[in-house]
Amino acid sequence: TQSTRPQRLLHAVQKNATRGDPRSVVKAIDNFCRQKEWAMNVGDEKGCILDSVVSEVNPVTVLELGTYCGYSTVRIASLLPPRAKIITLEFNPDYAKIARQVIAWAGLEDKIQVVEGPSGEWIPKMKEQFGVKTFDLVFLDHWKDRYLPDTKLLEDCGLLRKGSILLADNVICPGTPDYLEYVRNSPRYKSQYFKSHLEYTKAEDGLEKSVFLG
Ligand SMILES: O=C(NC/C=C/[C@H]1O[C@@H](n2cnc(C(F)(F)F)c2)[C@H](O)[C@@H]1O)c1cc([N+](=O)[O-])cc(O)c1O
Ligand SMILES: [Mg+2]
Repeated sequence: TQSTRPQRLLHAVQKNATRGDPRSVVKAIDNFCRQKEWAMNVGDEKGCILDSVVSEVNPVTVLELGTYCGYSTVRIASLLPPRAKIITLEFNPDYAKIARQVIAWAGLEDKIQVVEGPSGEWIPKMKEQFGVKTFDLVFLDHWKDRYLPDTKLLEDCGLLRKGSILLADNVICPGTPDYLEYVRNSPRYKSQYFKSHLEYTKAEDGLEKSVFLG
């Protein structure tokens, strides 16, 4: 039976990356997506912006919405301090299965918890299920029409504190207009756009970094 693109991406990691070396996993995926098949990872150009924000925030608790194959999960986790943890939500069980193997190849299982299911269900359970108080950093990279409702849900569930950082992928391409309008006009956020390019292409895209003001 025909393999899927995430399966071929995983095989490229297992073939070309060194076990336990997260940076080689990131490099193997970027090479696969440049040379073989495009895939919707944040990519190396926007990935450098992600790295700089993670390093600046130095988060202890991270939430990622949209694991896909685990590229940004590995990228973020490789920069976290020792006791820090990332919870990453993935709706599609097939993608979650691939992501767990990519994360294992990188040797980052201890820092990452992949949770399967819809954000609408899991966000309200974060405190009771995972002992989370608030998130220091949230990386939004899931369905673009869910960025705004899930941000409001995070606010309503008390999962953001003064200074929590939201970092959103694809605010230009494919675009998240309602989310962008909200974080740029709400008095509860201080927002900043980092101009870049859509992964592995010359099209414009960028990340929006928004600080929750409480
Ligand atoms: O559509 C894009 N991304 C959608 C990404 C969607 C991914 O997020 C998961 N998810 C859904 N809900 C949840 C949660 F968290 F709620 F549980 C997690 C989906 O199963 C999928 O793996 C995209 C598209 C392009 N592009 O160029 O078309 C470029 C990109 O960088 C993109 O991210
Ligand atoms: Mg994306």
